[in-house]
Amino acid sequence: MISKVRKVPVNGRVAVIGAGISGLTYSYFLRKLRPDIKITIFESSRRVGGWISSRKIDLKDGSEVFLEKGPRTLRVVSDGTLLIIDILKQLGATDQIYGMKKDSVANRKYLLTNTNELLAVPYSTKTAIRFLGSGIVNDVLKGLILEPFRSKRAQRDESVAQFFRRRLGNDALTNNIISAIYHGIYAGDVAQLSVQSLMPKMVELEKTHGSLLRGAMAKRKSGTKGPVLPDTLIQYSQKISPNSSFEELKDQLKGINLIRLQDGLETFPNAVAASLKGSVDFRFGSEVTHIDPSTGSVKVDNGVEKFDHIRSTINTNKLSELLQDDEMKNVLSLDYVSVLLANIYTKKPVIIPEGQHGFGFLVPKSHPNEECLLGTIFDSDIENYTDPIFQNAIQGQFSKTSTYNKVTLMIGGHFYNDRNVPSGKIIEKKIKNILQRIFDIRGTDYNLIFENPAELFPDKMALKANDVLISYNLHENCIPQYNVGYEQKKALVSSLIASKYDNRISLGGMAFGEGVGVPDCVMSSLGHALEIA
Ligand SMILES: C=Cc1c2[nH]c(c1C)Cc1[nH]c(c(CCC(=O)O)c1C)Cc1[nH]c(c(C)c1CCC(=O)O)Cc1[nH]c(c(C)c1C=C)C2
Repeated sequence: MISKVRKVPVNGRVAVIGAGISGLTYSYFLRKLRPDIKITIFESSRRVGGWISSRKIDLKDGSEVFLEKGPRTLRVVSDGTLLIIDILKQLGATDQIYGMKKDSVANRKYLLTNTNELLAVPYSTKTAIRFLGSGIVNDVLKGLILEPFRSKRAQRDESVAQFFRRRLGNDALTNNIISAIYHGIYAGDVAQLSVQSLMPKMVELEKTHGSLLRGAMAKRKSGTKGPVLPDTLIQYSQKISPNSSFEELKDQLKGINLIRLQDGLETFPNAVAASLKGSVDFRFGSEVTHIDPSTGSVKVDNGVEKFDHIRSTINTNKLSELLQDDEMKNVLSLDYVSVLLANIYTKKPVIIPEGQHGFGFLVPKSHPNEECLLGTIFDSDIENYTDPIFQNAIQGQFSKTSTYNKVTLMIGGHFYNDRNVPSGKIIEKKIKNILQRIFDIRGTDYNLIFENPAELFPDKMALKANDVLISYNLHENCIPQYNVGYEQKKALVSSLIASKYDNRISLGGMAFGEGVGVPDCVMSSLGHALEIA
C-alpha cells in the first residue's frame, strides 16, 4: 500500500467515531503502533460491539442459551480471520476459538425449492445427481452451451443479473442460484448489485477471453498460484505482534473452514475494548453532531474538540449529515438494507429436518416468498460440529447428536426496499408463517414465546419441552449495498477526501472498506492504522 496519508504528530489526537469492531480494532492497532497518540472513541450507545451482539439467556434449570444477534462465524480463507485469531491469542482468549472442519456435516448448504424442500448444494455424487435432476439448472445448462459463442460487450459496470443474462441468454442461474448466494452475504438484490464489485474475476475472464467458459478453461491449464500473505499482515507481524506467524497459523488451520467463539462473537469486541480501557478515552452516550475534517474539529453535544485525524466507522449516510458538505453528501450516500433477525431455540431437536443437517439454507429470488425470508442458519449444527482448535488437535469430525435446536431466520434485506418494513405483531405473524410453511412448527402444537428489544424474556425462564423461544431484532440499515457504479463512487470518495480534507479523515467499516464481513472490517482497520502511525 503506498501511503499518501500524513502521519499523526507526536502526542497527537485521533477521534474514532463508533465503538463497533471497526472502531475498536482501529484503536487497538493504533495504540500498539503509536502509544503516544491520544485516542478518543465516541459511541452514541452505552455498549461496544456494534452489530456484533451475543445474548445469554439463563434458564431455571441452571443451563444457558447463547443467541447470536448479528454475525457469528468467521471464514478461515479470509486474511482478516487470521488477524482476529492472532489478536484473540494476544488477549488470552485462545480457548474461545472453535473450528469447523471443511468436510463437516455442518458445512453443507441448501437451497429452498419452490415446494419448500431443502435441496443440497452438491457435496457428493448422489447430491450432485439430485441437484442436476431438480430442474433448477435446466436453462442454466442450455445457456452455458452457447456461452462461448456470445459476443462480449464494451466494459461498463452492470448488475450481476444483467451480466449473466448477457452471457447465458436467460435468468435461470441468477434467479435460482446466484440470487440466493448474495442473499447470504449482502441480503442484496442481484438486479442492483454490481458485477464489477462482487465478481471482478468473472468480468476479467470475459474481458480477456471473450467468454467465461473459455476463460475458466485457460485458467485451469495455467494453474493458480497459492494466496500470498498481504503486506499489511507482514507489517503487523513486524510492528505489532512479533510472535505471530501467519504461515504457521495457516498450517494449523488446514482443513478448517470457519471459526466461532464459544461464548459468542461479542467476546472479541469485549476483549479488545477491555484491553483499551485506561489507555483510550471511551465516551459512551456521546452523540457527534458535526465534523469538520479540514480543521479536525468534532462537535459532541455542546462542546467542540480538535483532532489530528478523524476515523469514521459509522453509516456513511449518517456521516454525510455530520459533514454538512453537499459534494461529499452525494458521493458518500449508499443504499443500505435492513435485516430482521429471528433467533429460535427449542429444547427438543424439532426444527432442523432429519438428514438435512448443515450450515443452513438460502432462499433464491425465484422462490415465492411473501415473508421475505433470505435464509436460515442452523446454529445448533454449527455448535455441535465445532471443536476447540488450540487446546487439543481436532480428532475427527464431531457428530454429537443435537439434543436441542437453534436456528436463525434472516428476513428482509432488499425485499424491504419495495415494501414497508413490518413492525410488532406483523413481524410475529411472518415468523409464525415461516415456521409453519417450512419447518412444520405450528402454534397449535407448540407454545411460541416471543421476545423483542422492548419486551425481554423474564430472568431464569422455565422452559418446557414444547416451548419455542423466538427472539427477534430489526437491524436497520445494517448492510451497505455495493450496487452498480460502486467502484467509481469508492474512487471518488477517496480522491475527494484527499483533495478536500488532506486525508484528515478516513473511513472504516463496511461501506468503503474491504468488504462487508467482520474480517474485512478488521483488515481495513489495520491498513489505515498503519498508514497514519
Ligand atoms: C441469509 C442472510 C445472511 C446470512 N449471512 C449473512 C446474511 C446477510 C451475512 C454474511 N454472510 C457472509 C458474509 C461475508 C463475510 C465474510 O466473507 O467474511 C456476510 C456479511 C459469508 C457467506 N455466507 C454464505 C456464503 C455463501 C458466504 C460467502 C462465502 C462463504 O462463506 O462460503 C452462505 C450463507 N449465509 C447465510 C446462510 C443461511 C448461508 C448458507 C446456507 C446467512
